[in-house]
Amino acid sequence: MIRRKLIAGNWKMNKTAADGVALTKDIVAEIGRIGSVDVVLCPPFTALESVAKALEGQSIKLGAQNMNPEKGGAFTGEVSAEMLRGLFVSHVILGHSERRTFFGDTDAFVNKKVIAALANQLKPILCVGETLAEREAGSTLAVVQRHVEQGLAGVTAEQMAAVIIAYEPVWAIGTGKVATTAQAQEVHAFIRDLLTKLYGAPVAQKVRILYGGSMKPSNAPELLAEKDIDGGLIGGAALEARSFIDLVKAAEAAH
Ligand SMILES: O=C[C@H](O)COP(=O)(O)O
Repeated sequence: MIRRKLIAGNWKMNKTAADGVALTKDIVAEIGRIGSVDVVLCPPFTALESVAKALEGQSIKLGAQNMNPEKGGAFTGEVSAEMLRGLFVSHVILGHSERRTFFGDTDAFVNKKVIAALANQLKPILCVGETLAEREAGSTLAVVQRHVEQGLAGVTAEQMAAVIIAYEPVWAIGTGKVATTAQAQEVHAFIRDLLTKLYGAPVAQKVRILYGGSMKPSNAPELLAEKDIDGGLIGGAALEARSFIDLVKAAEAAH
């Protein structure tokens, strides 16, 4: 099964709207209409509208980094799926480890967000992954299994066509410590097996599983050559046009 590679840039809490537009223009100039790889830019909420304008007419898609599952109401500081749709957002990162660690996102809350995103035609990028302590305790696969099963509770086989999973070992995020290709592939294969058990092989074979954690142009070709690694969720290397473009090109070469 040939899955289209996907490279998503998670800008985290970086870039003003103006900085985001400048970065987007540089990216668009080189890979705006790239055909063989899916590319998603995920700026902070405050830059979504400006970046959406800079992406007009291009094949690059726009993603948000979080959302609230409620329709609307008294939830100060939160943003709904409908609000994101209104800004031409097509993807949303959910359950990122930084949200789980710093903002208390639980599996149950992440699940509500996944369900709400799908109900609003947003494609969730569900993040899963173990901390260093969990890896050292030998519970990597159990943690990943819990994140996947609980994050996807109630999601139907049909809806899985819109779901993307990102495996991000927490110890590799922003640390420069990349998982070895064998470590990453082992978990990716485990996730695909789990999806096969949950939804059957035809569905599981189509789901893109991205790797995230210090992915750079230098280590991307090796990671992207692995059978179950279908792209990357990029943090640091997505903040600069050259490295992000080179990552997209690495995915194109691995296609
Ligand atoms: O969402 C992106 C990941 O957290 C990876 O971040 P990083 O590439 O800076 O390690």
